[in-house]
Amino acid sequence: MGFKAANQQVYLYGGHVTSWKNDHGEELLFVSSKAIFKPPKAIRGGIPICFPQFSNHGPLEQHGFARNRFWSIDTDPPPFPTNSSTKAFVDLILKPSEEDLKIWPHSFEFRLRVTLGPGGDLMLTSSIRNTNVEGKPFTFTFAYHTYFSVSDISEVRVEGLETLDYLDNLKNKEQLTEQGLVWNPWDKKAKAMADFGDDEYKHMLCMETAAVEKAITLKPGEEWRGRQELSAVPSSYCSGQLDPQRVLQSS
Ligand SMILES: O=P(O)(O)OC[C@H]1O[C@H](O)[C@H](O)[C@@H](O)[C@@H]1O
Repeated sequence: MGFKAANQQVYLYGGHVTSWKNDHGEELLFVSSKAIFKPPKAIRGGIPICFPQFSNHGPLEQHGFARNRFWSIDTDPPPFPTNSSTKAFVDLILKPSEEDLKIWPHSFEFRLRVTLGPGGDLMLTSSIRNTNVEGKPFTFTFAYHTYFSVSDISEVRVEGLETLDYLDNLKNKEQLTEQGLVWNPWDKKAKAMADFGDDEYKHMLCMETAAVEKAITLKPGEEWRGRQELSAVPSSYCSGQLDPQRVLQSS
């Protein structure tokens, strides 16, 4: 399924955004040529939604089950606020199946709103509501596992994360500072991955907007929202202009 705003376009598969093109028709997201589009296997690329568990931070399968499910489209979604000029969006809904409830016994409704802004910005808003009727709270971690397409990984620099704390997965989740939470499998791991081309690590970079360090707890009836906004700007714009504290405060 896809939709357009001006010359930009977005494609989705299940609850995955698999393509985001700018107005020159250039693809901004990476999807592996070997990606498998068949649930329950997660798609290697695009923007998988990690829920209700990020990575292996808990007893569930890696990154939770939401990325491996088909979502339904809300054909009558709540409107945007009247002062918003945004019109191009789709709402996808995920509710747990009987099977999901066996592995994670919590009723929820997850609304993923995918929006193309007037300038081609891609916005993903996740609204997760606890719909348990018998008064039970639940706790989750979450991430947008965004795979960006890059022409040459050796020419890429990630700015703005230097002062932040991060948990190093390769050092038993030790908390460290002054690095980016950034994922690329690099050459050896790329060869070991069946759904990833041997040289494709040169053309991707994962930046994950996440709620991991402090898990989110929702009581029945409560809702949590997490938004990721992506804009493509000329490379000359970026250097030194992104202040991580400002980004964190405005989000
Ligand atoms: O292979 P996947 O389950 O899609 O996970 C891909 C990657 O996701 C995260 O970024 C983790 O930090 C990595 O350790 C993991 O390899």
